[in-house]
Amino acid sequence: MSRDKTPRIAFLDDIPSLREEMVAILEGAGLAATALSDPYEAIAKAERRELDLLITSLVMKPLGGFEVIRGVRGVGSDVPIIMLTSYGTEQSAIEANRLGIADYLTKPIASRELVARVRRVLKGDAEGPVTLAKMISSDSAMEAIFEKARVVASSESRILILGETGCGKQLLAHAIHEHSGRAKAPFVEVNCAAIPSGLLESELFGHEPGAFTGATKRRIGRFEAAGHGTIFLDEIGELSFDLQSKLLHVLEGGRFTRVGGNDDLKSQARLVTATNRDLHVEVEQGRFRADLFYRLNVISLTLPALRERPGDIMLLAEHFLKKFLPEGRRPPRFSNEAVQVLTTFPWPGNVRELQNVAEQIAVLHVGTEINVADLPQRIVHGADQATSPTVAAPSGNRSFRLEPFRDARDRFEREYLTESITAAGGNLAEAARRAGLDRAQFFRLAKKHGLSSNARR
Ligand SMILES: Nc1ncnc2c1ncn2[C@@H]1O[C@H](COP(=O)(O)OP(=O)(O)OP(=O)(O)O)[C@@H](O)[C@H]1O
Repeated sequence: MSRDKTPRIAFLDDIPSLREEMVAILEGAGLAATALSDPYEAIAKAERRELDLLITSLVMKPLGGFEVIRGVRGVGSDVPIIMLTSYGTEQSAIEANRLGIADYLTKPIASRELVARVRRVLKGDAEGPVTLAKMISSDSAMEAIFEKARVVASSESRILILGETGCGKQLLAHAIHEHSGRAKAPFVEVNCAAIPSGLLESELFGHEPGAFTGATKRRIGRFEAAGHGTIFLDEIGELSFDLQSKLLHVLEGGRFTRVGGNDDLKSQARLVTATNRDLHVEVEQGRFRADLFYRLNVISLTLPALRERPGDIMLLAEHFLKKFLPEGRRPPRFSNEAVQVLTTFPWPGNVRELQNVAEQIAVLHVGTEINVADLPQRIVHGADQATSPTVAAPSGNRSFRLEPFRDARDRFEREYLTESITAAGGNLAEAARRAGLDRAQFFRLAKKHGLSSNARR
């Protein structure tokens, strides 16, 4: 559900007076709800992604509550469902739980309690995904990290975030800042790998005029800019040995000077660092100072790679698809085969890579279903390699899988077109021009591969 839209709630029951009562309670609490009497309509709405929450009774005609849930899940919808019943038994609660419902309520229930439970499910606090600021997950290891992050956010301790590239370290650092008492002060981020080492010292600590050639004016560094906020040093493993010593000095004394200056400045900011390197190995191999490592590693949070939390793959894919879809467009659903590919692919670039794929689909896809052919070929190929045994080549010393020529050509065409259309911002004519192809030929190829420009954002 998008945060800025009114949640679409439907209440399904075969008794008119009950439907009216429920809708009145929800509307009285400022929640818009639709009354439904036809279970097939509820299933169809779920399939068309027209619902953010379905509340269903258990005993109804022509379909009972459990049949409705199975129907909704059967059409591929993961809309949260609340079951409401006056016939609650332990057995039915167990069955409802097994079917993955968000909440199970027994009547009579006070209006206030009902509204609170509905709000909780809509916020995703119940059985659904957990969130930490902008991070979402449905994985229990991630839930534990979010919990720990909330606790340590309010402390003053330094935090080291570990994890592969693209798995959310920056987002986690920002979430910690937002949950800390420093949330109103700046969050300043420095990517230590992106700034040439010769310039990094001045970037971090600032410089005085004349400190080096070209330094004509005083420049405030990132430590000063962070004030009482948080300074996030990403890719800390890339810091030169010289800068490691300088940073250690700041951490030990809490003070620093601008390059070329004498003023002794106090560092007030809280330090959060991150790396995708194994700092233990870096220390062992003499590339990272052990004393600095121990100073940074007061509290560490390790984010699992995306492939280690497969339950997050489709959750995030659908989240990003909705995020990047042009306003007003209904999200297409992933076919079972596409889900299979996405959940098998090892995602070396983690969430960032998945986000890029979802954005590409959101911009270029037309139609209601996303099939395997709509996914980038390298993902399909990568998933295939992850599952299929390799075939030994005749020479016996190499393994390969030979793709039929026609498939390889189609794959190339599709990837080439997708990338060129994306690069041209969805404008087919411009993409054709850049590709040096005749416009009609380009349009024909795009049509053949189901790529269109009307999906522009
Ligand atoms: N759990 C999540 N929920 C929603 N978005 C996420 C989540 N994790 C990561 N992202 C998004 O994925 C992208 C990559 O995340 P981020 O930049 O935080 O990764 P990183 O680990 O810091 O990467 P790097 O190691 O390359 O610096 C960002 O756009 C981020 O917003």
